[in-house]
Amino acid sequence: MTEVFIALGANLAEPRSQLLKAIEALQHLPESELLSCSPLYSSSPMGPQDQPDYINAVVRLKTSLQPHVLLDAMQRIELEQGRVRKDERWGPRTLDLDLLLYGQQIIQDERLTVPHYGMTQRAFVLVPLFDIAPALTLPDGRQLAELVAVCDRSTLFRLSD
Ligand SMILES: CC1(C)Nc2nc(N)[nH]c(=O)c2N=C1O
Repeated sequence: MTEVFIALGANLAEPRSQLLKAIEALQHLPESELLSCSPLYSSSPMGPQDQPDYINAVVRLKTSLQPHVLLDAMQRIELEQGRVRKDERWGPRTLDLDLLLYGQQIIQDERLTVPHYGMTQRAFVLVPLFDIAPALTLPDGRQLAELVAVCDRSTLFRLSD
């Protein structure tokens, strides 16, 4: 089994319930066990500002699904919750599931980049990740605590415990 971290984000169609529904779906993934879930956060959009605020969270899973099988399952959950992949880069979305970390593996292919390419610059990922894995070391050796200490969390508001 491998410990993985998945970031959730939504800003359309009742984002909070989108996230709660996605967390429920992740709890029922085969060969997997949901170990913990961060609080939910509200955050102003990174990128184009003409879209609603996001709700974000991070979950920790233990799984024996291989990376691309896990990715397929995550994309199926997105589609089942109505995600329509528009060509607008960084546009609003009903649900986004991003595979942040797959153990300490580094994966780079046409479908998958792990660790997630933007995670170290995104407070809406770093802060909830730190809530559930404060002692985490990234595959490149950086300490999550050091990244969180310098990130700008001014646009992040904790919604739940
Ligand atoms: C459009 C972009 C980059 N901005 C975001 N901004 C925030 N605050 N949260 C997100 O989950 C998010 N996701 C995205 O994909």
